[in-house]
Amino acid sequence: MFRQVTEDNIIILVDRFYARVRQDTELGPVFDGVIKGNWESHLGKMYDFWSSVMLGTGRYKGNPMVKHLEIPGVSKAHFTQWLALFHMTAGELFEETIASELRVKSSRIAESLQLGLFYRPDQIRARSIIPEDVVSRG
Ligand code: HEM
Repeated sequence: MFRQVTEDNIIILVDRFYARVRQDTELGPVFDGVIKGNWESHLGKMYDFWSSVMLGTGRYKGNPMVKHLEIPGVSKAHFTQWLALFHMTAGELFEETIASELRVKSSRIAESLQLGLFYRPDQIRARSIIPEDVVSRG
């Protein structure tokens, strides 16, 4: 059980998490479809990403929103499953304070990615979450 976040521990977390993703019947094919043979390069980016998020190293340079917009067939259910596996892996490896920080941060990032990917103002109106008299239907 790790009591601190280090570059080495991030590598162990990312490796264990993506081993699960690759075996997952829903997530695996989506990732393999995009990443094909380039898992090493993907894992390298993810070490940088989590190093930036957890240690503030700023080593990750990229645009996750754009990358995820380009993934064919990615759904909300994929994000739910992604988070379940990530939270489980974080809980196995890190003491509770750090595991909880990882859960909170990954959930926030997932939320903002999903807003960018799936937010449809017309569907919200159709489901009447916003009262009719507040929104003029065009
Ligand atoms: C909180 C949830 C997630 C986080 C934090 C996350 C983070 C990232 C990051 C940082 C990258 C690297 C982007 C780059 O190349 O600069 C990436 C790539 C990728 N992610 Fe995610 N991701 C999440 C959820 C998902 C889900 C649910 C899927 C699909 C089921 C997914 C599939 C992919 C794929 C296929 C790539 C490679 C994109 C490419 O190389 O073109 N991700 N992700």
